[in-house]
Amino acid sequence: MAPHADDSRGSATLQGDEQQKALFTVDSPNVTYTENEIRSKYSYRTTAVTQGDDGRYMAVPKETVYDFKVDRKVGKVGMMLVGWGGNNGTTVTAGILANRRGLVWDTREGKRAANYYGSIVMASTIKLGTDAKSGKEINIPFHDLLPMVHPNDLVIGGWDISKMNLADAMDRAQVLEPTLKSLVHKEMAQMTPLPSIYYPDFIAANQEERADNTIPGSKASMAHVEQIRKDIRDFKTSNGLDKVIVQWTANTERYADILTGVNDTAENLLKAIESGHEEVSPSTVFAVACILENAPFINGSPQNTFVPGAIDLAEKHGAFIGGDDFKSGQTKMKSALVDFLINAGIRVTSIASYNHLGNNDGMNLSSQKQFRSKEISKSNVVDDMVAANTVLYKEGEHPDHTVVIKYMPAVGDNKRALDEYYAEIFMGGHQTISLFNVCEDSLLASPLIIDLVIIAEMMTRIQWKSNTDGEEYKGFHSVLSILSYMLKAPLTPPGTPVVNALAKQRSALVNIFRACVGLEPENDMTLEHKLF
Ligand SMILES: NC(=O)c1ccc[n+]([C@@H]2O[C@H](COP(=O)([O-])OP(=O)(O)OC[C@H]3O[C@@H](n4cnc5c(N)ncnc54)[C@H](O)[C@@H]3O)[C@@H](O)[C@H]2O)c1
Ligand SMILES: O=P([O-])([O-])O[C@@H]1[C@@H](O)[C@H](O)[C@@H](O)[C@H](O)[C@@H]1O
Repeated sequence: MAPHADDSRGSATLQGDEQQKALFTVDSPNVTYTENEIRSKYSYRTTAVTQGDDGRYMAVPKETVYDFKVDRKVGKVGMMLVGWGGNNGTTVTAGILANRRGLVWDTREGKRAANYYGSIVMASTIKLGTDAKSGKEINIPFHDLLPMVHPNDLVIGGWDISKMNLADAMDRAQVLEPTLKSLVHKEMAQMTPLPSIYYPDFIAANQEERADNTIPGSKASMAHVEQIRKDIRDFKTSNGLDKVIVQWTANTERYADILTGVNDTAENLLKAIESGHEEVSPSTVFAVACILENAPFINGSPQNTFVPGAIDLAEKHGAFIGGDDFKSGQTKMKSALVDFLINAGIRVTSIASYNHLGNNDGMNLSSQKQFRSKEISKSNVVDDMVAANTVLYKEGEHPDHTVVIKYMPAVGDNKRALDEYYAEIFMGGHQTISLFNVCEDSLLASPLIIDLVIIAEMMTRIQWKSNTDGEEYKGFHSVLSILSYMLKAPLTPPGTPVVNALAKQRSALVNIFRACVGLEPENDMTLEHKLF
């Protein structure tokens, strides 16, 4: 068996081209099913608004008809992680192995069984509709909305600058219970990360002692790009995969300077890699390699991996990219709470976000340049909610917002997040909300890694055309903003708005998938219970 991959897959779920029996069928003249495809005709209804000289608005309902086509054949899917030997990489790998085998293990609180809690795809439901007779809500697992890959079937591999095998790396991570670790130890000991690209200047100097598994050779060539491309091809071939999804869950890098003539266009970026320019980061090299190999690449860290030249290259190749920075705990709470407060007409005036953690991520972030990348992604998460409420905030006004992260080894992966939200309420009053949120960081991030792989893979099997856009089916835009629910700093197609509000992000994801089977967006109006 390939030393760096796990290629045992669950027997519990269907494989490859076998048609999974769908939980539901849509009976509509706008939806047709064949053995290989679902085709739907969808009327996308929006409101076009214009503003007159008198400042008043004119709202005009608008309709665009889209044709969606979904490939029902899931195929055999690989997940390759950059930073596979880290806390997240080892935890998500152990979690999938445990679920695949249906493991149960002892803990101080009694027996625990493998689950996918924290995964929106595997552990949340969506409203399909209401029972035709009783009117009762019918909710189904999100995973059953479209033919998606099951995480139990993912073939896992990846790279790390540390050569430690996954079992020893899992011990190093200190995330999982010893009883669980003992049940997956043998399998994980067979998994060894591929050597990776290491440019010391991009991560904290305190990471140097881990770097004993690096690709040799000069930065000044395409050799590193070609090595990663070869790694992806070899992984695909040796495991008989139909496609590979790659995710960056390696350390947070410093930001790269955006330089005209260096990383502003695809052509210049490729030249900059060829010349070994100092502002080209390992994560951008991985992104370029994945784009050229047509393997979707997702950045789970906050650095600006996707410099303009990388986005340009992805668009030119029709390759999928997504990012940035898993939204796992403190920020996820913030993007829900601030959305609620502002939409309740409560004027948030300050947000103080402090946390300390003691894992290797925290150690890397103890270096100012790497912290700055994280500070940026954690600070911009309320911008859209504030800008949308001109009653509470004048143009350019926003709450004070501070982000503090401290490295405290003693708490390990169990990050302590302390937040204070201060707001103005009715008639000069104030509301102070203080939160203490212990986030077991890798156990919160691992389900997001799974969701990002499943949804990115699903997007490779969805095509669209519109009645105004010509007759050829094509894929979604290269920048997968549909992934934003799992990410702190959502990457969007150039010039399009960033949505951070958690409820809006989930609604967009669910309703786009509903449209692919010809279902209207879920709007919670329940008129059937109000108009009778
Ligand atoms: N809740 C969370 O855990 C969470 C949330 C949001 C973002 N993140 C981000 O996810 C990333 C991983 O988090 P973690 O807790 O697993 O960190 P970690 O330090 O435990 O793991 C990172 C791994 O990346 C490896 N690495 C570093 N540079 C590499 C390179 N160039 N190529 C390949 N491997 C490389 C390291 O050796 C290490 O094993 C971090 O950037 C973190 O900021 C984590
Ligand atoms: O997702 P979230 O909990 O807001 O953010 C987390 C930070 O609070 C933590 O300090 C950092 O180490 C993690 O990588 C993650 O980014």
